[in-house]
Amino acid sequence: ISSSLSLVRSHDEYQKTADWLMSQTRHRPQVAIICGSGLGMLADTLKCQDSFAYSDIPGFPQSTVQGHAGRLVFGELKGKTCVCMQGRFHMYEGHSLCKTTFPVRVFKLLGVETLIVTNAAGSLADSLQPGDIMIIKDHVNFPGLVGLNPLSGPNDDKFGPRFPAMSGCYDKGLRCLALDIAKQLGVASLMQEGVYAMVGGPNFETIAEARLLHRLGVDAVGMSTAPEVVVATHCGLRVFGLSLITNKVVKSYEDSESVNHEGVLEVGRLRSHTVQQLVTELISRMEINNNNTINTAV
Ligand SMILES: O=P(O)(O)O[C@H]1O[C@H](CO)[C@@H](O)[C@H]1O
Ligand SMILES: Nc1nc2[nH]cnc2c(=O)[nH]1
Repeated sequence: ISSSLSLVRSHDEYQKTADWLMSQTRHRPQVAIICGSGLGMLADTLKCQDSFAYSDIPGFPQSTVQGHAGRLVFGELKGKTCVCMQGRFHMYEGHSLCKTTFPVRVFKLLGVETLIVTNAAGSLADSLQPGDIMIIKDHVNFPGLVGLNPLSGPNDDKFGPRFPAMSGCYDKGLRCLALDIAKQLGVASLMQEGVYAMVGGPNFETIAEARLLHRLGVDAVGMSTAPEVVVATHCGLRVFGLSLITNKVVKSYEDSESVNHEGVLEVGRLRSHTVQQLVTELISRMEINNNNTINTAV
């Protein structure tokens, strides 16, 4: 914990990255999307793209996980300006939590007001099958509960309060809208709301851990998302999250199946079209307060 505190970033560092991006693209995004494992294709839907390798963006961490390309893509989607992370950062890669969530505060400084987070997750709920899509209603941030929180360290009041509420962190209006869109697209049978839990990873769960999570009321488990959502909520972003269920978490000693990352990516590919349709429609129909679409001065 003490080593992660020493890695806290200053407001200037976030600002420098935001200023650099604004000097390189005319897009002024209203919506940011973080793509989960195998879900990077969401960026392909953006029109008039400007894209940047993470390695070229000052201050940005690097992606090291297969299925996370490491590109930031700006573009237009259904009349809204978006920025899309093709690849996120995970704690298990060795990044501090400040690093894993660095882009979220940069997005805030770019003028983003809504964050869409997606992830690949294993299901604990009997009602969630591989290929289903869970709208995240709430989360359990296991690393956060024991003090591994991206907000640890001196609070930056310019971003948000010392003690932010998290009770309504997944926006109810957007959740209802997504369920409505699922009905219209004819995929309502694949979708339900549920609770996501973040564990540190990188190993998948033991059977005892899976049973514990199940008893605690967790519907799906993964190794990401919660820190990003905590930082986004702290700085006042509206959040929508979805988990693509890529596997059942093994809960029985009789079960000979085991999960692997290639299988996770494969389900991402199989469901890519549906996830893309859902997110596109959600962005199309969501209300945006600001209308900073393009900066003609650059
Ligand atoms: O959460 P995302 O980035 O979608 O990735 C999920 O998939 C990977 C395991 O296959 C882990 O990184 C887990 O968190
Ligand atoms: N922890 C965890 N992360 C995942 N990401 C995708 N599937 C899983 C899983 O079963 N467990």
